[in-house]
Amino acid sequence: GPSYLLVSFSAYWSIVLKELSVVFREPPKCILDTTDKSKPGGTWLPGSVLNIAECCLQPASHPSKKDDDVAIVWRDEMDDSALHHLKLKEFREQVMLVANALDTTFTKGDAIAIDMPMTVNAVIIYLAIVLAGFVVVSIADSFAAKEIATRLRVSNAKGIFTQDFILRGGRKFPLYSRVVEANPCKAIVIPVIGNDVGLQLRNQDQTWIDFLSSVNHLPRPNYYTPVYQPVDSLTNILFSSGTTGDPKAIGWTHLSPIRCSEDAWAHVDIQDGDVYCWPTNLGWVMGPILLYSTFLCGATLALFHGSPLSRRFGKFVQDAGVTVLGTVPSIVKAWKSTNCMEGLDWTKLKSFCSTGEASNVDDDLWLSSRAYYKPIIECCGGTELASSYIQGCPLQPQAFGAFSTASMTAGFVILDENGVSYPDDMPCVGEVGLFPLYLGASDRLLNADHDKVYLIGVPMYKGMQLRRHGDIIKRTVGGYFVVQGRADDTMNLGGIKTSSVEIERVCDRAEESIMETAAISVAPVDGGPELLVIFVVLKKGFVGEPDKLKMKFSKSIQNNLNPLFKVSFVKIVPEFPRTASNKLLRRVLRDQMKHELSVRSKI
Ligand SMILES: Nc1ncnc2c1ncn2[C@@H]1O[C@H](COP(=O)(O)OP(=O)(O)OP(=O)(O)O)[C@@H](O)[C@H]1O
Repeated sequence: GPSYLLVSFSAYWSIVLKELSVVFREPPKCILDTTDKSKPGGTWLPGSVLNIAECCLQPASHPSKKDDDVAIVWRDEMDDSALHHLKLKEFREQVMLVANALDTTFTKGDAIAIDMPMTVNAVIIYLAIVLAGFVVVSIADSFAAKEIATRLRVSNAKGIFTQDFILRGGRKFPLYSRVVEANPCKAIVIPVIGNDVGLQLRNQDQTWIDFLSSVNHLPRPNYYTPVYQPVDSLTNILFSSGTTGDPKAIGWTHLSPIRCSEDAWAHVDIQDGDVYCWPTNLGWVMGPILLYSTFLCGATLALFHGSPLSRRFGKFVQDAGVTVLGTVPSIVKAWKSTNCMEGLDWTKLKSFCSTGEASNVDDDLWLSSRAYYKPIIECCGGTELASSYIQGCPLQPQAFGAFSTASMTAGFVILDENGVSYPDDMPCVGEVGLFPLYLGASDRLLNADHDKVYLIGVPMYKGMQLRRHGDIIKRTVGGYFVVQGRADDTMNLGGIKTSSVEIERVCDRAEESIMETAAISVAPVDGGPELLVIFVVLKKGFVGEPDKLKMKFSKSIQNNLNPLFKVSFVKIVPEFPRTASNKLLRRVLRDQMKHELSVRSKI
């Protein structure tokens, strides 16, 4: 029950706080206080005051971080020979310089956006904003002007750091022009190459060089006194990727970095000496997770300033001596299908990670084989949890595409259709109900009612108000977990609830020509049971016939899943609609199909 939880939480988090380089200005009165009943998530580390950015930048004895250690190693995309290193001391001084410059331009508490690739400068700016007591608004660099505008409006950002262009795969894409189209707020523009911004700026905007020179009059521009804040102060506004609906604006505090770094320490075994690489962006939750996990665990951050899809990226992984390489399934699929990593030496890797979407078992086997079958730690959580609720763990045997445990101190039950939890040792499938006491979970949303989204209508369990996350998970016979997608993507086929992911796993393997599949169901126009539709993207050079594929899919599904399931339509498409972070948008396919069926029915 809850009192046992309190004792074990205290024991565990006390250890974690010593293992991570977290230093308090004012120590917490206790680990968790549950007396305020208006806060079902509890009050964590009450009374504590700190600055989590400072914790990233200061030397420490445990984990060992010395001023001379490399904090960041990076490479520019087209420069295959050079590796750049930033030592901890230089890193701290650069962050402090930017913090001083921020003070000359902004007012305390202002929200300041970052919309650019996750480069060394982006990381420096991120930590400077937090160090100086402002709030970062993270925006992924792939968004169109309209998307950028929405995020700036919701967060009420007073300025934005951006680049003139983005270089990716040897090509130049405009970024500043998108930002300008989005919003009149002040933009500070970093040149993608060299020192000069490659275009004319608006009057209110500033070049990076001009911005930095605003500190020239200070006696010690490289030194800055951090702004210490209560642990639950807002540091970062992030947006979920919007697979199920409109993106939610989620607040991160100084607690959130502690959460994700703990998971990196406990589940991915990130330590001092590790070189951690994960192609992502600060606008995705993985960006801040990677940044904080690396520095609070005392590791080195490896950044590739370019596309992760090419061999150049793989060469960087080799040359930088990356020890842990994070991925998302679509990247792995691309590497495998082009075989661009052939012959590279990835032997320094001790493990891989995967997140974002259900990974493909065959692709995982291929990935693991790149480094003599090193494990792949699967991670699944959410922006609002600041980390994962379910993960792999190097202390347990790992299975591809599966999770071996709930994250440390996270708890959940699997609910049946009536909201009743299955027994903990029973193989089952259902929607996850999270235990509400979870250090680092959100308790506010800027653009929606937090309780409505995450709490209201979720069942109770042993006196606890469970928290919603929306994933369907399966507990297997051996006690592993498989995430089967979002509850919104489940379908009812002939009275049997099935997840899209489950059907896609079978269809993906039905024929050599198949790159990937997406399964959705639609209600027929004139009523009756839902119809199963499979969308297919074929591998390059293959042609497919929908009718033949339909038979193959049906056969495969009947053999592997359920003899009663039948595929009604197969549609071959050039590519799938995805969120900006590459998550499959089944709801868009569903709408397309609904529309198509209703048009047909009118003919
Ligand atoms: N390793 C994984 N395996 C399967 N699914 C994953 C994995 N990692 C993440 N996911 C999916 O991504 C979700 C978290 O993503 P994120 O926080 O961006 O929210 P979202 O669901 O994409 O957006 P929204 O809440 O706006 O719909 C998880 O709930 C899960 O469905």
